[in-house]
Amino acid sequence: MSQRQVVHPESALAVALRTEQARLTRLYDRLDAAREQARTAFAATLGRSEAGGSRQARVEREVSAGERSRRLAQLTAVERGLCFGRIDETDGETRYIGRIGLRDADGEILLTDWRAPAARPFYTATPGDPGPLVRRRHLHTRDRTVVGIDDEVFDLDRLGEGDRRALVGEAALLATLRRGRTGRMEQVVATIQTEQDRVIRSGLAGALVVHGGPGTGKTVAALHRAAYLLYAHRDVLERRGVLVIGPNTLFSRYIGQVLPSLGETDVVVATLGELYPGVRATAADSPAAAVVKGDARMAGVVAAAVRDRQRLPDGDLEVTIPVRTSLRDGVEVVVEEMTISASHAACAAARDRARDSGLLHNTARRLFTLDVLTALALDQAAQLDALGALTAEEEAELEALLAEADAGVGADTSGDAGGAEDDFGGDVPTAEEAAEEAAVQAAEDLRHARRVLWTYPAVREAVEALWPYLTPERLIGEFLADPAAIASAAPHLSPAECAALLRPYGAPWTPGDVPLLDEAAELLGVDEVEERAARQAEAERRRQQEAYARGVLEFTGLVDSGLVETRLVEAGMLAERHEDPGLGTTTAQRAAADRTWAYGHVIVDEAQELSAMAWRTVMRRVPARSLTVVGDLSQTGSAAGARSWGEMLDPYLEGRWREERLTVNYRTPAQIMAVAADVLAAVAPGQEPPEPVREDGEPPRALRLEAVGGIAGLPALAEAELAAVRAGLADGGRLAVIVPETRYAEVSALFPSGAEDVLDRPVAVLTPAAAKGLEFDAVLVVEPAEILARGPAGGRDLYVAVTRATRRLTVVHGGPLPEMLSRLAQDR
Ligand SMILES: Nc1ncnc2c1ncn2[C@@H]1O[C@H](COP(=O)(O)OP(=O)(O)OP(=O)(O)O)[C@@H](O)[C@H]1O
Repeated sequence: MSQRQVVHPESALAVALRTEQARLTRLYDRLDAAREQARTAFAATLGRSEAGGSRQARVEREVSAGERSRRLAQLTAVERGLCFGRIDETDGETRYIGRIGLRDADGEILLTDWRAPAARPFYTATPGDPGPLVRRRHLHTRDRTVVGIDDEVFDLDRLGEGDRRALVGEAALLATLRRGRTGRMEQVVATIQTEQDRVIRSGLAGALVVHGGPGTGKTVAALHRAAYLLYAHRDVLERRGVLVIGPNTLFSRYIGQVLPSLGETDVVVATLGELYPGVRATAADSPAAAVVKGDARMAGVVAAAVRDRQRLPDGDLEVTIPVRTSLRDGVEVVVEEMTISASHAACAAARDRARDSGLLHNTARRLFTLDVLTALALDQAAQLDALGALTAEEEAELEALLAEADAGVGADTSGDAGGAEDDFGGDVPTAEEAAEEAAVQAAEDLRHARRVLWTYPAVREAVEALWPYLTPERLIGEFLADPAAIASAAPHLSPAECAALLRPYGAPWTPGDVPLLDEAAELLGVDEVEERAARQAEAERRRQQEAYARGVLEFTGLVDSGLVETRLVEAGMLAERHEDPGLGTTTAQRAAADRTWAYGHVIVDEAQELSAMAWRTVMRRVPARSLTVVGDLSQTGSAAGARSWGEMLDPYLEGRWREERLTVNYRTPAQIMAVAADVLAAVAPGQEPPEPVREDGEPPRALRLEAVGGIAGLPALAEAELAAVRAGLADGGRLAVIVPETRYAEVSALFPSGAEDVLDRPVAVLTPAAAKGLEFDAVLVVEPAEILARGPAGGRDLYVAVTRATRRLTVVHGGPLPEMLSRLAQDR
């Protein structure tokens, strides 16, 4: 393939560099001008941002401030590698390809966005099928300077027919791959390969499953696809947003830089543990708990847990309420009480009516409460009537007195609009009118009685105990802490499975809890009144905080500085947003805060890790079923994860999903991949490992633990490995020590841990699960036999561990080296 590279004579290269530098300078000038414009516009928005004003004005201000700050962020993020390519077409057209599109003052296109259809040949042209291209040029830049050029001239006559597995821009690709790792995903937009391009530009509608082995660029393709879809379908996706789900927070940070650098700032990146707003899953489940919580049967268990909270009293419901109170020394004391009751049958009827209403638990609760209060109020009235009942003579006397009074001044002073025209005219109401009036009065009395009853804590507690207002957090938190509740709601689970679910109330949430919370939220619904009260309390708290902050700033005199003023305006906007979530925050912000948000597209990376319950949660976020599912079944580490795509997806997609496969490994050099292939053959016979494109790197090796001084010797070994790998790199250079979960605490304690993010450290100690999706220049895999000991998932963990290195792989073992790693021993 080297004949495709054109070696420029010195002078020709110099000329080409000069030409491209002139173009690049022009592009950066244009970028600077665009930034300046955006900055001025943003400052102008802030200038007129006095907090307050009409809602309409606030919405407009928010929207334009949001748009302008986004534009500014986008223009800032594309600084590095703004332009990376050029194509020359057969019709004489020349285009420069870059992270965003730019035009000059006259509207002429200076730079074509990499996502535009016109840029596509840059990614798809191969020697066998160059399309409209005569030449593709990769521009290598450092800061704002062109430092190198790679040209491919598509001259079919010079290429043999066999040269089919063509890499796109091979020289540029290999140069990118050979760079040291920085802990952030490398910028690969310049060297996207044809099979990846197919994934990236696949249509928006429907579900696309992308599978491929480790290092095949699945994450790369998924992220570029997010950016591409937002570009190509902005109309739909700007409103509904795109959600990218990754396996862990490390991974989210790892990819966090990529989308802004591709010109996108409006994507929600979350782990499954973050999909439920307001909850952060910070703990991990045991494998046994993960399996049970991830089982699709848990949907039924959560439904049963909700029904179990709709209870009946053992016999009749009895509540003691005050009848008479008196003030003594300024304190109200109860001087007389009575016990009222609602019969068991009345409670059962109330429960049936509420359940049959089709309303969700928290809204059906109103019906139930009303019916039970009615029963209590009727009982109270009956008891009071009985207390005040008149003897026959007293009744006759009273009647006579009333008749006399009616004949005199007129009895009806109720002012009922539906009654006789002259209320004071002394007309005696007809029997029907009297009955109607009595009914109206009775209903009013009942309402009043219920209202009064509801003010008694004892009544509230009694009714609440039967049908409580439940947040998902309360339901699931209490459920998982209560063996009796688990046994009742999950009779079909084995005792061991029930035991795996159990944990203390208030224990931190796990990713496996999130689908349960989500399920519960679907069944519980929200009671607007309760929600509004909570929101108002929060808004009040913020107002007080802001007033306090303002007071402090004024007191210290800092408020005169423009910076502080800007901050205050922003603080004011933030407070307003909290009070009025409809204000113009970005789509991503609104979507991330709203559990019921329907995204326009969802991308799931490392999708093999999702349990059946997790898929239910994901599918709720994307009712249109427009999604990209990216993963590798041979890396499934979660015991609750996927064994086949059909098993997970068919319940929602009924087989209607299309597939793309990525086959080339860009990360792991061939020698390391040969070891990984042995592991794969042992743990997943019949599965094909991807084909490595890199031939460089050191032979992988195995070392005995004693030879390096035991576990305590790992830091020195890591230091030496890091030094070795850095010797061959211009910059960067990072190492991971991948240890079995059981060794994590022991090993990580040996390594200094500063305040910085684990990804910013030169050496990261990780479990295989945490290493998923990441890559390092050098990797130490510690005690592979212990990793394997986790059962079938252990084998896949080991496969993940040995495929993280881009240069050096060293396996350190105390016990015998597992058979599947025997190639390492031979290579030594
Ligand atoms: N077209 C490309 N040009 C340059 N580098 C690439 C390209 N495709 C992939 N890479 C690089 O290869 C490495 C692996 O890519 P990525 O992490 O996307 O793989 P993956 O399939 O998600 O792997 P895994 O399954 O192990 O998580 C990354 O360093 C990535 O930058």
